[in-house]
Amino acid sequence: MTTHISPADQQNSPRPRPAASLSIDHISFSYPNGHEVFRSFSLHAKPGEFVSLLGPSGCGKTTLLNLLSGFQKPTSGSITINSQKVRPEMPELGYVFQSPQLFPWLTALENVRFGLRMQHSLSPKEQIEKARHYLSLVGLDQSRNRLPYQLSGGMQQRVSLARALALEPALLLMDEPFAALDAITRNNLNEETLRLWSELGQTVLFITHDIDEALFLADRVVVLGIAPQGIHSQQAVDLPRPRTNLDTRKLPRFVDMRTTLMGTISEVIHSTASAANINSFSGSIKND
Ligand SMILES: Nc1ncnc2c1ncn2[C@@H]1O[C@H](COP(=O)(O)OP(=O)(O)OP(=O)(O)O)[C@@H](O)[C@H]1O
Repeated sequence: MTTHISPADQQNSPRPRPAASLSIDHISFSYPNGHEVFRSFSLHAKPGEFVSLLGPSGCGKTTLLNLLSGFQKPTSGSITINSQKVRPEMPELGYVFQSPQLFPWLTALENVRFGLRMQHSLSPKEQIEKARHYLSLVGLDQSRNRLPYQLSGGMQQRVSLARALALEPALLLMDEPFAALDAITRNNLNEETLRLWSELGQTVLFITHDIDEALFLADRVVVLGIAPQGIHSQQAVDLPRPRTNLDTRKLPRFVDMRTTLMGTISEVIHSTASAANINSFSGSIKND
């Protein structure tokens, strides 16, 4: 998909807040029933870094997001964003989830505007301008008056991305945002995500089960082991940018790293000898 941003749009373009550094330092966390998910787990992301998190079902990805959003508290250790302790509804944090979670009775524009209205810092005119700006960035200004049911799944996810971006987060948490979409739409949205990231420059933590997606997007892929192991291994992704589906995915370096990661994931899965976990990764493992 090609997105056109008019010069006027660029001129009026609101400056997003600077990217955040993320520090997760030696956190431990168990659920009240005693199930231990993290034991002295640490992860850091530099401002503007794109980090993909890969891990088998049950390794604690959702728990980690709940800890990052401040809705769960680690029993020890600390999580800071730009050296500030995380807390619920921190303005630095933005979220995109697997399901777009749009209000069905609001148009695309009003869905994007919703969070801006809740902030109470902009006039209605400014809210609409900003919402339209971010809808343009995701290529949907023409569809701004449509209700969610009038949009395809991919378009709904674009609205959800625009809604998160409109709040100008310094750290964007993306939880399998394209997992429910078909492969073509998903690949397009992977490219879109990179284009937006290169323009806006937030720090991104992207959770996925898909090895190709993780590699295509990230500066670094972090593989989580079975809880409470935490990080099993990491792979720096030294592929050139800008990346495109057509060019990047066929690079010998991409194919090499993909093979290495598949081996790593296979190791993680077999270390638990759990057949159920095998199904939690994308087909690429099983097919190769
Ligand atoms: N409220 C809870 N009480 C007890 N255990 C829980 C609770 N929520 C999650 N768990 C357990 O904690 C572990 C981590 O769960 P979590 O949902 O974070 O994993 P995940 O990596 O996101 O998995 P998936 O990829 O399947 O979504 C799992 O073993 C899960 O069963």
